[in-house]
Amino acid sequence: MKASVGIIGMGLMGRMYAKRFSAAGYSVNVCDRPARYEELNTEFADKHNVNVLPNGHLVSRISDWIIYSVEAEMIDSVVAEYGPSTKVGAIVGGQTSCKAPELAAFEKHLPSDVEIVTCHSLHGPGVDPKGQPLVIIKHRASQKSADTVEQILSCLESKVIHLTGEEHDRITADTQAVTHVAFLSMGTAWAANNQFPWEIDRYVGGIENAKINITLRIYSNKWHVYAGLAILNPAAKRQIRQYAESVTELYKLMLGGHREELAQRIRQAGAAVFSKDAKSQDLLLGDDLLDKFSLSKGPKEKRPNNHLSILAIVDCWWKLGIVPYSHMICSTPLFRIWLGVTEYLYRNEALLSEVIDTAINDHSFRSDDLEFTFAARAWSDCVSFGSFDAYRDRFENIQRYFAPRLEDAVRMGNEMIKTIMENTKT
Ligand SMILES: NC(=O)C1=CN([C@@H]2O[C@H](COP(=O)(O)OP(=O)(O)OC[C@H]3O[C@@H](n4cnc5c(N)ncnc54)[C@H](OP(=O)(O)O)[C@@H]3O)[C@@H](O)[C@H]2O)C=CC1
Ligand SMILES: O=C(O)C(=O)Cc1ccc(O)cc1
Repeated sequence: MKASVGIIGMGLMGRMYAKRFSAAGYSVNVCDRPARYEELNTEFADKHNVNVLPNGHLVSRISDWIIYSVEAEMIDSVVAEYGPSTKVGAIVGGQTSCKAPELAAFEKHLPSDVEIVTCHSLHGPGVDPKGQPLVIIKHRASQKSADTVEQILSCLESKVIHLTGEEHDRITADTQAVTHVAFLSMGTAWAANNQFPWEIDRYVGGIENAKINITLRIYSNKWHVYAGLAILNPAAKRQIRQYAESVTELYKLMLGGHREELAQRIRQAGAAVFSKDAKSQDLLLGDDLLDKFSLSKGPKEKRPNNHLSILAIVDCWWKLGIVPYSHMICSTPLFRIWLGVTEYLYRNEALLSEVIDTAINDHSFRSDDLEFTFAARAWSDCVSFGSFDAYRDRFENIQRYFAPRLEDAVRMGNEMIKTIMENTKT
């Protein structure tokens, strides 16, 4: 008989899993908060195999593998409440993006006869899971139980990676938390300067389209997803702080007109990260491929940019000794695009020289870069202080600013991601 799956938290990811598992013939027991029982029951009334229950106790006592798919910030309290009701001998896992607090909650609150096999789909709920990375962590379980979980998850057709919780968090601090801070900071800077970048002449061309579409894609999502994976990840604070320091130091070199020092630092970082030995993944995403994904209405002429945000990520990887290619196993679509445009810039000597010239001679990006520098440091402080309220406040303010264009941007971003996935080996 097929194992039954329990899902606690029927938000975007929980629903995506419930639909896929039930379509694959598993019986799925689900719940959200008790107040949503009636609504959820009506919504899934005609879905065979999906059994809506009023709360997590009832899901836990009858399911063979229970997945907690709730906000990362709440994992401890939700597991504390429902964990003790877990069926004897069942397996428990979660979908939260950061595993340290999730595994700590399982160890603290689950009875000792319960096994722990957890997972993380490295993509958002709107992306087809087929071929996307899926991390499986066998934390406290027999091989037979780990195989059961892997068998259930195989209906997603994702690319399975086996890691420990600690390995997962260290890699995703880079592929997710630092990547997001770069884009969160771009959005913060544009909002602070009261501009929509697709409406002005400075942000024209494929790389700019990628920056704009990814930034708006992030701001179209729920704040807690980004807050949780940055604030709760033990490895993220240091990496994000380094990104903010790299931004600040490079910007000061630009302001001071220190061409030689700037060029030397950029090239040294580039040589370390994109060394001849570094195995390129054929990601290379240049202006040509990305040109058509613009939110702008009219044709505009491309202008050189100093790409401070991109220079800073390479500087950050160099300072931390990170080889981004080795993180491809935990790459999200956003990370692959980010690495793709970065690689494109650093493997194109003419473009890199243009970037250095622009950084020293062209002052038209100075006020955007000033705001970007403030923003990177402010996001870093916010993550370091561990303040969910401050994070939410900052995030939702900017989300409101971009609200009128988020729908268009998500549509454009989906098309962009689809084209890129078809054009790059992943
Ligand atoms: N969205 C994404 O792109 C991805 C998210 N993740 C992770 O997956 C998890 C879920 O994310 P996502 O689905 O996007 O978030 P959602 O906010 O859409 O879903 C979380 C759901 O859990 C509910 N919930 C909270 N407390 C309880 C409880 N005590 N009992 C039952 N349900 C509860 C929430 O209710 P309420 O809203 O009222 O709090 C909400 O409906 C998060 O940890 C996230 O970090 C992982 C991969 C991708
Ligand atoms: O691709 C990204 O970085 C996203 O923004 C979507 C996302 C968010 C959280 C996850 O744990 C996994 C994927």
